[in-house]
Amino acid sequence: MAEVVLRNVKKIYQSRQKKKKEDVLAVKNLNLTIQDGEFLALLGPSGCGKTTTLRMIVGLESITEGEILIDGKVVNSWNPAQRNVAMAFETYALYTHLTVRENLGLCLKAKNVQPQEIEKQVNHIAEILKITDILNVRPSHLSGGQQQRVSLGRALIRRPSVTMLDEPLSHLDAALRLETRIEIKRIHQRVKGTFIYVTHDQLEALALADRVAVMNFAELQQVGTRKELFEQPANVFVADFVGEPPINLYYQSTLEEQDGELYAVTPQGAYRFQLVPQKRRLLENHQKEKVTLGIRPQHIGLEQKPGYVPLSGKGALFEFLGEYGYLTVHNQGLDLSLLTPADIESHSEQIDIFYDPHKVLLFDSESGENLALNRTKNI
Ligand SMILES: Nc1ncnc2c1ncn2[C@@H]1O[C@H](COP(=O)(O)OP(=O)(O)OP(=O)(O)O)[C@@H](O)[C@H]1O
Repeated sequence: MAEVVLRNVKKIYQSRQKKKKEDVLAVKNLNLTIQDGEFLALLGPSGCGKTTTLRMIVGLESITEGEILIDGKVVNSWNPAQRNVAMAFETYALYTHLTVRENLGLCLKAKNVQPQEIEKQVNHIAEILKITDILNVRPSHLSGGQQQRVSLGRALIRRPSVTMLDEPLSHLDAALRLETRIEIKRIHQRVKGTFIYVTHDQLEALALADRVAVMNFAELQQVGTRKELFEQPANVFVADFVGEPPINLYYQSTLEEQDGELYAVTPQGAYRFQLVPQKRRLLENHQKEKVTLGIRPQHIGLEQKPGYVPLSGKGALFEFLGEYGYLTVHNQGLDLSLLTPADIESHSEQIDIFYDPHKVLLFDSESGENLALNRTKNI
């Protein structure tokens, strides 16, 4: 097991053709601590710097500025073998001239592990990943999903202090994806090592990880548990990127006071959300400015739960999403979506809905920062 610390880590890819292309800032001043034994997911859209971060930790990519520490030691100048970090790639990186069995056993062989022990460990990992039947096959004869599981097995069999997984499920079909995801979680619980898992799939990140680090445009946006990201997103990007179905967001909203109560009002007054008294400070600071208002579909419903406040909308559109329903109402041309039980009757005209005023989120209209959080970006 090992703690991994990134201190002000920066990566610039220098353009080789200086006249034609510009340098690429792939990772900007990244400060992040992955605790010993933690399962951390690096989540973000394509090109935000996730893989580059992983490759710098493994030692496959140089660091432009900053320091990476593994178990308290600065490893910037260490080669990958010295770091005891294993990585499973999205693009397999298997030896094509070796069978699956040989690919899996290779690193144990290099460590002079006895052949019987290699056989035992290979069989064990193959059983976990359901690849026992292809142990004697070469990678070129395997499907993408099978190659991906072999790549995963090869990283896990080393029992490294840190295991890095770069989109390890991307080529698996839905059923196998779920099954392998559960296996990865089980393996982590069994080996209790530090796992860093790169994905652009928020459901995968939230399902697997103890904490999720959200990146965008080379920058860390927030690190937190699923509850923190869901209920206290650091900014509009995190609020919008994390959460399914997506959050209702209203740019150009205003804050108002009426009869002693505070309200956040969407454009054209389509929806007036009452705010809890604790938000009074925000009203004082932002009364004359526009804000971005957010509320998750999970915090609005058809039932008046204790503390919920009524609101009405018209002309609802109902979608059946399996376990629950997804209802969209509109008012003054603005949609508002909420979760409902799966078996409600479809509504067409005026409808009463209820929301939790504690869960109304307000963001600065320019910086996008959550106005209720007094936090630092880098944790
Ligand atoms: N070897 C390289 N040379 C130049 N630019 C690169 C190189 N590798 C990555 N980049 C650029 O650095 C940025 C970050 O890329 P990176 O692969 O780390 O992102 P990512 O979040 O992992 O994306 P994806 O999910 O698509 O893999 C991108 O703009 C990418 O084009």
